Amino acid sequence: MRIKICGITKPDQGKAIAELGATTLGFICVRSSPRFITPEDIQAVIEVLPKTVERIGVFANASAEEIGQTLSLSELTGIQLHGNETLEYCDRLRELFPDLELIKAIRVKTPEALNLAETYVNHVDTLLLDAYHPEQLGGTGHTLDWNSLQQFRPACQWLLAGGLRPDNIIEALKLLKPDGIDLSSGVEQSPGDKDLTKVTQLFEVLSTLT
Ligand SMILES: O=C(O)c1ccccc1NCC(=O)[C@H](O)[C@H](O)COP(=O)(O)O
Repeated sequence: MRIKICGITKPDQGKAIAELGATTLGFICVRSSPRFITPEDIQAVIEVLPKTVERIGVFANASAEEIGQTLSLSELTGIQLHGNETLEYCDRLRELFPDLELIKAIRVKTPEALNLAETYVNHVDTLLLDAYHPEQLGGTGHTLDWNSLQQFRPACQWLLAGGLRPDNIIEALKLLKPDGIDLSSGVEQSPGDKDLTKVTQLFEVLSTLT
């Protein structure tokens, strides 16, 4: 299972989280976020990571030029789109950056959002379901209504996000069986500052899964 820890801003924390078992690290490239990190600082984190760790840049309604600029300065392996990006825009990014994983995040406000998510399956590699918040694009700490997701089986891999923590992750996994999980504020001391004790707890509880 993929375990993505998002909102990394510090090389020492990125390295420690990778060593604890994260398969994937996420870097917030959205300027309005308290977890924003520059492309140069992303690269400083990447330089201390094992090459096997996946490295995702998180964007929201960014232009292809802005994404390209970030990619030219940091060795990312994927792009996560967290805004209102269209199917056509996903196709364009695939053409421009064919070697990168493309993840489309859908913020689930109503059950119809799951139908919207399904429309992306042939346009991206991976879907990510996150909580909806009227003022925050991500990192909200709010959980989704897991019961309403039980029939969600898209024809591509999907990651569950939104308010996941060491003390609720097992329940979520047993109920939904996603291909991977994405955590941010649930393993933080403050936005952008990860709590290695909470990350350690996360991997301890995950190791109890059979
Ligand atoms: O985390 C942010 O600050 C953020 C800002 C703008 C767009 C996306 C953002 N985060 C995206 C993520 O992938 C988070 O990991 C996801 O929203 C889950 O966050 P949390 O509920 O805190 O676990």
